[in-house]
Amino acid sequence: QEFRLQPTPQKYISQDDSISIPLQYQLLSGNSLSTGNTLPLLRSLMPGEAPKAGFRIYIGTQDDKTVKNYRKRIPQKPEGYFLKIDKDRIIIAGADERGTYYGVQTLAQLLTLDKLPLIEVSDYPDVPYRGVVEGFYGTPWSQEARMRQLEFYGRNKMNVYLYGPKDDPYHSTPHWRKPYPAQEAEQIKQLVDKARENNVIFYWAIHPGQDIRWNEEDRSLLLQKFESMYQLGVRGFAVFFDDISGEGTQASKQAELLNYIDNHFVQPKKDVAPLVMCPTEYNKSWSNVKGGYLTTLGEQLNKDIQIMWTGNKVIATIDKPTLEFINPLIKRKAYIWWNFPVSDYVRDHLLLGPVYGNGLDVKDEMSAFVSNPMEHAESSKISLYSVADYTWNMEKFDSNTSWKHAIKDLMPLHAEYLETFAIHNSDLGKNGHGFRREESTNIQPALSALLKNYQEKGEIDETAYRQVAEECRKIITSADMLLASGNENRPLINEISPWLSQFKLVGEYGKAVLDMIRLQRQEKAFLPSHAHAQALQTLMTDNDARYPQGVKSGSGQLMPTFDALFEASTQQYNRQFHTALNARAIYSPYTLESNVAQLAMLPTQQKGKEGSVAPSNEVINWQADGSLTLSMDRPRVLASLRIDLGAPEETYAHFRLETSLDGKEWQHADLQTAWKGHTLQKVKVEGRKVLKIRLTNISGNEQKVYFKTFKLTEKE
Ligand SMILES: C=CCNC1=N[C@@H]2[C@@H](O)[C@H](O)[C@@H](CO)O[C@@H]2S1
Repeated sequence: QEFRLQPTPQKYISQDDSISIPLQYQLLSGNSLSTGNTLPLLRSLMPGEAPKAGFRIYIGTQDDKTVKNYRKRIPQKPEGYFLKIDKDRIIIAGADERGTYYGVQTLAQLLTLDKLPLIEVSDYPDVPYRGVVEGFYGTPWSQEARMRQLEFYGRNKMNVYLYGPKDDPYHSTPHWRKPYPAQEAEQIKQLVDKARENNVIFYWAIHPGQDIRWNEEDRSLLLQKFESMYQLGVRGFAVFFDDISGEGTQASKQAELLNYIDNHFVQPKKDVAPLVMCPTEYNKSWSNVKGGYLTTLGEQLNKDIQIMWTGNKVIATIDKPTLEFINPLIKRKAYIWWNFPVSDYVRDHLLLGPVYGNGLDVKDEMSAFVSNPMEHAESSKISLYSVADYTWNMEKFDSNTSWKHAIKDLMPLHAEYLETFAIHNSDLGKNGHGFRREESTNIQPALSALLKNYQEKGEIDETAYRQVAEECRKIITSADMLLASGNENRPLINEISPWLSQFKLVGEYGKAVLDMIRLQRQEKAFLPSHAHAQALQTLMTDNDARYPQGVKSGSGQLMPTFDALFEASTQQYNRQFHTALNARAIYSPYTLESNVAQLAMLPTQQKGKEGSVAPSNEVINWQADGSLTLSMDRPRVLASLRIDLGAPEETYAHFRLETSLDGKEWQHADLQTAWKGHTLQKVKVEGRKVLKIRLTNISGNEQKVYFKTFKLTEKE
């Protein structure tokens, strides 16, 4: 693709002329830039500063005299800037320091061209706060991953990073009250310095809600923790009350605490960014407006405290109705926490597709838009690049163009291969939130034409066949090219290599299945293709089982189509030649049914002799008499069953566990068994033959529990 500025500027005028990049220049810079990282960035980009040079660079914010002739050209918006490249000068004039910095970042992109175009850019961001919340469950990002992220945010004009990894024990329970140990504290300090260098506000979040007590002691412990973070250089603070139950969920107490922090810490410090909070009711599907939680926050919270919101559901795209619902309730513009490309509830999938589905008409309805990404930091950049584009200039955002450039930005020398990989690794598969994404859009019509013609008429649509064969070839090549791509983007390849291996197998499997439908009427020639396809199914299952979180690739369109063609051609062959070849593609023998809304769509997983229901990260509202039933494809003998509801022992007394061989007769299983912390281990089902397992809330009341583990092991 041709060159484009990222994010798309609000206004760009080109004189269709250019100059060679000045090797020497005289720098006239405003006093306001004497501190900060704008001049260091400029000097790193253009090292030829010389006092007598003819070419001049004028840089400053609007009150600096060095740019006073251009004051009127500066957009009067926070973080706005005016950039002009002329034959004998460059002017970079910002509405404020960060705007000037962004002007230099835009210049940086133009300097990658052979010649500097003579242009005028008048630019500013649509959404005030734009960036990333590291707020996912799972392995927190590494220090180097975070350092790279902060540079990426500076380049893409994102201005906030909120540190809130759920599995950091000093962010959440149990150690939120304690200061970081020396080593972790030093790492946070490094991040804060890196953030400042890239003009990113580093927010440190605390997640105290699961065990906070509403008393003077905990309040002062929390403030002391914030003070210790302030000493490390942190100038942005957040309090997250999400995914908790019990005392910590009271709105009036939360508001009282936050106002206290605002009045006694944030405001007096004078150099701290507005306080941000994450509510317990953080999406519409969980909110009970009449219950008053949100309106209490709206009424009682100091006006400058930001309130986060994920939309109509936990995982949702953001449109005008979404904001028209929440903004009046909280009496301010929502601070959007967008749960994409986070994948902590579908850890076997990579989400590398385009950012799409958010309204382009909502730029004035939100105070922020921050993305909650995958635990795979580098892979998340495909989406983050587009989030930066969308939030800076919303009406001009084009999902597909942005996506292609995001890929090119990550691996310019292997962009076509990464694009092939990304387009087939974008859907989430069946999941507890019911959120899906398009996948394999380039080849999807050919896949369905090929399958439809074959299934309905036993015929081969030659055009579709050729397109699918070509795509399989591209898949195999792309996997190899990316795995062998050396150091172009080693951190990215390290993250995705399990999926690249799986992706290559998907391509091989597609080729084998295409052979099968081609050879379906040839009694002998069909056999090796059938055997090869089965071998590839086994290899994919083995590869998936090699990783604790699993590894799925092409699960949205490619694999369902190839499995269906495998089954149809084998059934045809068996009919024609009176054979009994296996006609079932490998599938999970477990299915889940439940009338508990937050459990109903959880996927099941199989790893060898282990079968499980995917865990959920949030608090489950398990209604009275609600039940969950795990069914097998045939009766199987159990060795053990582990259930973890993340709750104290007495909670399990509210549940009944039963097994059945026919779905009619149910045998009770004794839950008062080996007990370890929050988990029921070795429930007495040893040696029991079952077809179904059912867990029911028999307490007569709603139970708020977690759903951390539901895992059976079959006897060998
Ligand atoms: C506005 C507050 C959002 N808080 C959230 N906490 C959770 C996040 O920690 C998860 O990563 C995410 C995806 O599983 O779901 C909710 S979203």
